[in-house]
Amino acid sequence: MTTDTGTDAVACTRLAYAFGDTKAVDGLELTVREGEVFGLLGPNGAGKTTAIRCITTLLPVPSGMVRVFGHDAAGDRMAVRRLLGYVPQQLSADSGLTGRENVSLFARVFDVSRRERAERVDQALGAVGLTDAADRLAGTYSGGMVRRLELAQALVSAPRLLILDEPTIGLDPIARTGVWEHITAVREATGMTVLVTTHYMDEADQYCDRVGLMHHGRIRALGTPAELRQGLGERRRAEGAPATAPLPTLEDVFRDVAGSGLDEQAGDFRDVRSTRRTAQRVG
Ligand SMILES: Nc1ncnc2c1ncn2[C@@H]1O[C@H](COP(=O)(O)OP(=O)(O)OP(=O)(O)O)[C@@H](O)[C@H]1O
Repeated sequence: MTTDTGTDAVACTRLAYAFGDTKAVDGLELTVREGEVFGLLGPNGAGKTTAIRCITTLLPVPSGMVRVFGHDAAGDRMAVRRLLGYVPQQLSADSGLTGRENVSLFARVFDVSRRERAERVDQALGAVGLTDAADRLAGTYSGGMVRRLELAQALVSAPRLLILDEPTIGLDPIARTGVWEHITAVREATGMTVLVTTHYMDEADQYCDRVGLMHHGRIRALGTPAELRQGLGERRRAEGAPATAPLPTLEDVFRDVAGSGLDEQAGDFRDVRSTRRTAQRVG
């Protein structure tokens, strides 16, 4: 039975997805509670994007179960799609259209009624701080503005669940903060649930209610950022670390879980490619 009230926003049970011999997602157990900002963290190749694509119904669910507000992502794909807004890693805005035209296009695709469309497009652009730039070509936007435009595109259908795949990759610190401030403000105004993947531990620490550290296709640690940091700190003290030792960071927690830091694992071809993809938008 499916229901869309009183259930978790996302529930993955024993989700598995393989590309040939590569087990991208390997028995994922993941629950995102309604109304929270959940950060799915992990190095390149951890399986974050593959899991997200199963949740958004862009990939099938070959093994296990995915539910979005109680709807089965395998059996009821249209119901799931109607509930979510998705900002993929790949560029989803058209540089030859204005910001307003880009958002209007999404409003049409997502069946926002003709009567409501202009107002909803204005609201979405306003929510991400692009009202003044709305009638400029997206090709003239900075990288941070493009990301905010893509956020507006995803918000125009008033989703209950917003899914963002590395929304700040390749952006400078000020643009990163701008993107997060708008995500946080919309979430506070609407109560929408947010599921976000990121490599940036500092962002997860600051903006996520809970995080899951993913490695080799599974969640290896789960909790609020403070819980994860405190848990590691307590364990280290029990193992003899001095009481004056600084509290571990989320990066330390990750290192503890995955056996190495993000830095050692990043920097492969895929990482360079995705960073460049974003950098190209800036140019
Ligand atoms: N289309 C594909 N064909 C073959 N293998 C793939 C494909 N997409 C992903 N993979 C592999 O599946 C594994 C998980 O990749 P995925 O993109 O889900 O990880 P990720 O955590 O999102 O990484 P990133 O942070 O780089 O986006 C990796 O080993 C990757 O090489």
